[in-house]
Amino acid sequence: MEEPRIIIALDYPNGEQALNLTRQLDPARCRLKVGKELFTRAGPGLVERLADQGFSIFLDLKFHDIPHTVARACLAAADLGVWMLNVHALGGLSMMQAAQEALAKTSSRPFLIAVTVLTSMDQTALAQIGLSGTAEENVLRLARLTQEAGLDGVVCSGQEASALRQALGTPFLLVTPGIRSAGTASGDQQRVLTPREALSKGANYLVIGRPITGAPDPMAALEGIEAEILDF
Ligand SMILES: O=C(O)c1cc(=O)[nH]c(=O)n1[C@@H]1O[C@H](COP(=O)(O)O)[C@@H](O)[C@H]1O
Repeated sequence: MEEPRIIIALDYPNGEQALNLTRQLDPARCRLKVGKELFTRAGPGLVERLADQGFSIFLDLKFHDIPHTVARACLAAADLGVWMLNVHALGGLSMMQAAQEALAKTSSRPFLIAVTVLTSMDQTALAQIGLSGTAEENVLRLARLTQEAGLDGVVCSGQEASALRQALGTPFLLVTPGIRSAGTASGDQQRVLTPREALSKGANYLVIGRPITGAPDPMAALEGIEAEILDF
């Protein structure tokens, strides 16, 4: 079987709801993302439990702090046995280098990626925080910085994936949230693409939350998305 490219965002308010879904899932078919809401409610115990069940866990806590603090937080995350974790590229080169260097010393080093520009932000939102240029220009600049720091890849929108793949080469991981099949509500996401489009532009992994977790039948929704990308 192909390695699973779908990462389901377990954005649930408690562990029980998350486990209700994961009990129906096969670790060979999908990976899981534990983010701020679930982690704050259910804690590291749930992450360890899911990892012990064989799931690859992307711990999405988007660390953004001084280098020492972020490096220590990354070590704590690695101790949970996660497959991937992330920081904000806006934390800067030294912060990312400190995180990378800390993880390099661990025995089973998780992938470390950086969030470039959140997929909920458009050019107006960037201008409001003083960042000029298009979303793609900002994503590209931050992704280059991420690569310079030695990280494994970035979180970006599928819309920027081809430009990043061209600029940064193949071993660099492109993890894309903001995935919506045709006719699905975007919600707070601004820079969205369909699962097929994101993969065709060079995304390695698709992060998908509400289109699965908010569907009346989450397993049917997952199967629908799997069917959409079957030939990729
Ligand atoms: O780091 C992330 O995973 C992330 C970065 C980003 O730029 N945009 C983004 O949506 N995410 C996460 O990806 C998931 C997307 O969820 P849905 O919009 O429900 O599919 C959420 O858990 C977000 O926290």
